[in-house]
Amino acid sequence: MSFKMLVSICAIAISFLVVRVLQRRSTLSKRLPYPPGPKRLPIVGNFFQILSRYLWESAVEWGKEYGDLIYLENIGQRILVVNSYEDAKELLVRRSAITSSRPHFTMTIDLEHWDWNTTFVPYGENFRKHRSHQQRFIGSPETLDYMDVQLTRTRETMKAILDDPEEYGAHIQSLPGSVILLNVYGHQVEKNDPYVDIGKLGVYYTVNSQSYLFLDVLPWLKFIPEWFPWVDFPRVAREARKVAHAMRYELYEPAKEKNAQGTLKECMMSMYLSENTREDGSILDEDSFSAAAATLYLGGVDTSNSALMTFFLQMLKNREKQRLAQKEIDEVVGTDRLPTFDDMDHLPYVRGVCAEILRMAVVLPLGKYFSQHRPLPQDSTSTIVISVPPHYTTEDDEYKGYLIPAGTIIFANSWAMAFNPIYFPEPHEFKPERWLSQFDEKSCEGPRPNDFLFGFGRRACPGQDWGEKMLFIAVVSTLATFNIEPAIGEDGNPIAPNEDYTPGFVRQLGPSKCKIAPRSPKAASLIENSVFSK
Ligand code: HEM
Repeated sequence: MSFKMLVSICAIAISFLVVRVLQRRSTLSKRLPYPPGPKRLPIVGNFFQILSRYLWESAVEWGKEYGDLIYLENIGQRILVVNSYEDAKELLVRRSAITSSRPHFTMTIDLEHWDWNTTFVPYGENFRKHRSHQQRFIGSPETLDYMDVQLTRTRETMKAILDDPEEYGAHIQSLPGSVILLNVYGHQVEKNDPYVDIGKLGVYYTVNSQSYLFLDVLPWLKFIPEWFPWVDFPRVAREARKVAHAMRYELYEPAKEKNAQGTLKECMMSMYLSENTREDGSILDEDSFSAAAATLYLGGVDTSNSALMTFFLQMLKNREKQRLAQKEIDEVVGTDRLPTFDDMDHLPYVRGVCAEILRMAVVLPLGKYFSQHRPLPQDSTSTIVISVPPHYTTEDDEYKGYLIPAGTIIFANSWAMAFNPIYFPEPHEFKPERWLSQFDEKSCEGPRPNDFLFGFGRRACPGQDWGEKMLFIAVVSTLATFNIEPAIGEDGNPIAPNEDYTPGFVRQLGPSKCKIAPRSPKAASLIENSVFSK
């Protein structure tokens, strides 16, 4: 048994008594029951069930017995999993004043110093500042025209795929990150770019930090020094601190310098710094602004990648739908030019493809809470995962006759929502056509994927508009110019696509082996020309 495990068990035992006393007081004061849920073991509660590889699917199974609100305990930590869209909306949107905080993670915050990352900032004044910066520059293209960079980089990516189709996965996976770096810091990504590696390490360490939840049970363990035998967390924390510092400042400081010299390309930094640098050189709200900006880089890359990889998977599995989308593009855009954002409103089927990709990708099924250790990202193409912590309640509340005490973690199970047959008949079928009538707000009866896949209420994803536009332009540009076909194996049969989403709390997908070829010589030359004349 590792020391870490031993410490966890001691921590569990000691803290259990304290936690129970606190819980009892809270419960008795309200005299209401907790929502129903699977049987809890003494002390550890539902710890072993929560370790389940596909917790979002287990939660759907539990829902059949207990209903849409499922109460769990993880070593004294109260957890509410919400399977229905209506309950999530009521709890996380209408009651968002008391359900919008985040839990405090000892490893993440106290030891690794990710406290500047918006995703971990508790609800309050600092959080609101972060969100208003993010909303202004990334929430819509009104302030910063990010669509222009998305279009240019997408076309460069199409050219890279044309030259090197075997590596399409690597080219596509570097697309969102390179756009974000340009949008936020005006930084043009180069081959073997150190900033890309910093981003990957940043995501790795924030996810990994949540493997050390035993420190939340006995927070005084954080004082254990590095030389102490058997424990790895003080050393891991030291490495992570370096990365957290690098993420926060190594992109920001050079951008600031370039801005002072007048050489920074137009981006979120250049606009903000120009508006807020005072005569004495000090910068208004610099801390919250630079932190909010660094979080965008952490938050946007892997979520978008997972959606883009799901697109390739679904096109391989549904080639007749691929042809229908291409037919629509040919009719609307023609074959003499490449698509642009102006075509978006005229391409309902392609938009249906995008909506269906988001629904079936379910990038963050429960938000993120408890992760496994993953190997360090070694190369620029390896898959990395993103972590978004769950909502956290700040006051006791009563809902549907149940007590939801302050300090409860709430997971909105977007997996359960995305595959609910009441909203989406034949939910496991890829059906872009199910959205055709639903883009009209008034005729839409049930929720649409973007009503719940980007989270809820005051914590809902600030990158939704950016992410949806990125997905659209990448999807429409690929479909307009390439055919995506299964690769043929040595036995002469088509190779089955990779459907192996990573387990844990985040669904990530690597590329499939496939054949990507230009639809025609004309399509190839449109791509060639587009990188010179946008
Ligand atoms: C397919 C694309 C994406 C999906 C499905 C997605 C989904 C989500 C979800 C479910 C959350 C949690 C919301 C909650 O707690 O209620 C979230 C948070 C967040 N997302 Fe996204 N996201 C995507 C793209 C992006 C992009 C492109 C960016 C930045 C450019 C971004 C930045 C963030 C940030 C900063 C947060 C934390 C918000 C907070 O804690 O207040 N996301 N996202």
